[in-house]
Amino acid sequence: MNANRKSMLTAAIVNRAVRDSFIKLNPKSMMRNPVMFVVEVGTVVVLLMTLLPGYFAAKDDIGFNLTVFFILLVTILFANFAEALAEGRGKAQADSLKNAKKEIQARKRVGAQSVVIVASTELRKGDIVVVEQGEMIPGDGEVIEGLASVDESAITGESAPVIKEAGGDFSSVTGGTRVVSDRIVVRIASDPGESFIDRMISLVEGAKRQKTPNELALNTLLTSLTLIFLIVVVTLGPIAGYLDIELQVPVLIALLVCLIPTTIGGLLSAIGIAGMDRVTQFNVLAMSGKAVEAAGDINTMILDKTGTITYGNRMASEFVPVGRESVGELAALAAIGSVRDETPEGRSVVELAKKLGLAYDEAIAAGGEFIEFKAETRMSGVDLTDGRQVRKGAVDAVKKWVAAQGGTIPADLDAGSDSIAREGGTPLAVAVDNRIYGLIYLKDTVKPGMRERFDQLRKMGIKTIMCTGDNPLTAATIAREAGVDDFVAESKPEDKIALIRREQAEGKLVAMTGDGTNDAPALAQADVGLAMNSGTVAAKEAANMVDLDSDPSKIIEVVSIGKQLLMTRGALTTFSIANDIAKYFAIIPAMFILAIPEMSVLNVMGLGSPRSAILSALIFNAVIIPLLIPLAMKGVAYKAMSASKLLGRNIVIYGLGGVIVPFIGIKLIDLIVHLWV
Ligand SMILES: Nc1ncnc2c1ncn2[C@@H]1O[C@H](COP(=O)(O)OP(=O)(O)OP(=O)(O)O)[C@@H](O)[C@H]1O
Ligand SMILES: [K+]
Ligand SMILES: [Mg+2]
Repeated sequence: MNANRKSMLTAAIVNRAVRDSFIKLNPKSMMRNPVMFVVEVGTVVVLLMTLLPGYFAAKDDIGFNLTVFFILLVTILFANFAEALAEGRGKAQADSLKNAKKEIQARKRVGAQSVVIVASTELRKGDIVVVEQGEMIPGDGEVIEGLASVDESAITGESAPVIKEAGGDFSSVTGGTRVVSDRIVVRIASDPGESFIDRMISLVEGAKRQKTPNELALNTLLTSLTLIFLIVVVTLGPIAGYLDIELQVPVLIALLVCLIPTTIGGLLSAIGIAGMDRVTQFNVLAMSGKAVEAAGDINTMILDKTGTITYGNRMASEFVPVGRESVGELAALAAIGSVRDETPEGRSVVELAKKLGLAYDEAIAAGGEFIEFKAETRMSGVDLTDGRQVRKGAVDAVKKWVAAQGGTIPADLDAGSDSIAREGGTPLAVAVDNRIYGLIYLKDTVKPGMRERFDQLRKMGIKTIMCTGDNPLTAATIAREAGVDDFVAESKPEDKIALIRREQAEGKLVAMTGDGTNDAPALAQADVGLAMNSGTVAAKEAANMVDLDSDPSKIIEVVSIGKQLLMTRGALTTFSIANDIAKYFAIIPAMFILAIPEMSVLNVMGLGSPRSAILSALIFNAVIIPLLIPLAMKGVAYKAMSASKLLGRNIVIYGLGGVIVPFIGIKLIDLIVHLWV
C-alpha cells in the first residue's frame, strides 16, 4: 500500500485543518449543519451584547458575556476542526493523485496503421491509442491488442507491475499508469474529466460528497431537536419574566447550546468522512458514502469459490486415465488441447505434461482451431486439422458433449472424478470426439483463516453463499472446509444475478465481488458490488466499489468498516443526547439560583456558583467534541455479534456513560472555574 496513503496525521494535515476550521466559520457553509449554525447565531448575539453593553446588558456582565462568547466560538471551531481533520487525509491524497494526472502526449491511431500525436486531454471515448514500453497510458481503456506489464503504483501504491492483456478479465488499464515492458493497443473508455483518476480525486477530496440517506435522516432528527429546544428556551424568557425572574440572554443562549445536540452535530460529518477514508486507506474506492453504509447493513454475502475462498491458482497436479487408456495418451491429448489455453488452468496442464516428461506432438498442438474456455460451456479445447475435436472441461459438461456424439461413458469415470472432488480438487475430463480418456486433477487450496472469517460474519448475522461453476461435490468439500453457510454449484453467470434477486426479494441487502464482464450485471444488481481493479472496465463501472489490490476476500473487511461506521454514528448520537440531559440538570438549577438566590437547595451537584456552573457546563460541552474526535475518526471498537446484542451493549456504554460523564466532567471543571468566577 502507498506509504503516504497509510500515514496517519501529519503536521501538514493538522495545520491545514486548523486553517480550515476558521474558513468553515463562513455562515454559508455553517448553514449546512443546522445544529452548529444555531450555535453560530448565538455566538454572534453574545458578541454584540458584549461589544454594545449599553444597549443589551449591565456593565458588570461584560466579563461573563465575553467568556461565554469565547467558549461558544471555540465550540464551533472544535466542530469545524473535526470535519477538517477528517477531510485532511483525502485532500493530501488528492494532491498526490493530481500529480499523476499530468497532461501527456498520446499516440492516437487514425486509419488502419498510422498514428498522430495528440494531447491526452483530447482523447475521447472510443479512440484507439498505441502505448509503447516506458510510456504512460494516456487514459482509461481496454487493451484490444497485445500484452504488457504495467506499473500501476500511481494508483494502487503497489510497486510490482501487473500483466494486462487483450481479451479476458485482465484487460482494463488506467490512465496515468506506465507500461514497463512490451506494447499494447488500447481503446479509450472515458471522456476527459470522467476518468478513474478524476473520479478518485473528487472522491478522496470529498468534492461531490453528498449526505447519505442515513445521515439525512439523522440530520432531520437533530434539526427537529434543535428547533424544539429553541422554542423551549425562547419561551422561557417571557415565562420567567411573568414570574418576575430575570433571565439574561447570554445565559439563555448558553442553556440552548448545552441542550441542543452539539456533540453529534459537530462530529456527524467527520464520522461519515472518516468512514469513507477508512475504506480508502484500505485501498478500496467506494463510489459513495451510501455504498459504505449499505455494506454495514448487508444480510447476505455472495462469494465465488475460485480466487476468493481458494487461492484460485488451480494447478493440474495429476493425470488420471480411465478405462483402458494410458497416462501418456491422456497427457498428450490434454496438453494438445491446452497449448493455446491461456487460463492458469490451461497453462498448468501443459506444464504438468512437461514436468512428468510425457511427450506430445507440438505440430499437432499448434494447428487447428482453438476453442476458448467459456463459463457457459465450461469446456475448452481445439478442433484439429485432421477433423478430430479435443475437449477438456467440467466432467458433466464433457459427458454431455461425448454422449451427444454417441459415445459411451467409461464406468470408472464418476468414481475417479468423485474422489478428486471429495478432496476439494476440480476434476476436468479430457475427451476426443466420442471417447473419454481420463481426468485432470486441478488442485486448489482454501485460503488460511477463511473459517474464522465466516464464523465472524455469521456472528454479525450475515449469511454467506459460495457460488461456483464447479461441480457439486467439489463445491460441497470446499464449502465445508471454508465454513460458508450455503453454496450453489454448477452456476453459470446468469445464476448469480438470479440468486441476488431472490435474496433481495426477501428484503435482504446483498454484497458480492467480481471481476469479469459477465459479473457486471450481478455487480450492478447487488447492493454492494466490489469489483477488482484488475478486472474489466464493465465490471468496474457496474460496481459501487473497486478494490485496488484486487483481493476479493476484502469484501469481508469492507462490511466490517461499514458496520463500524453505522455503529460509531449510533453510539455518538446516543452519547450526545444523553449528555445533553445531564447538562440540563447542571444548568437549569444554576439559572434559577441566579435569579432567586433562595433556591440554592437546587444545587444538587454542589457547584461553586451559578455562573461557574453555567460556564462549566458550556466548557464541558465544547471540550467533549475534540475529546471524541479520535473515536469519531477511528470508529468505535467493533466486535462481531448480533445487531440486537450490539445495540444493547452500546446503549449501556454510550447511553449510561453519556449521562454519567458530564456530571463528573462538569464538577471537575467547576472546581477550577470557580477559582475565578
Ligand atoms: N481452462 C479451462 N478449460 C476447460 N475447463 C475449465 C477451464 N477452467 C475451468 N474449467 C471448468 O469449468 C468450470 C467452471 O469454471 P469457472 O471459472 O466458470 O468457475 P469456477 O472458477 O469453478 O468457479 P468460481 O465461480 O468459484 O470462480 C470449472 O469448475 C472447471 O470444471
Ligand atoms: K449540546
Ligand atoms: Mg472463476
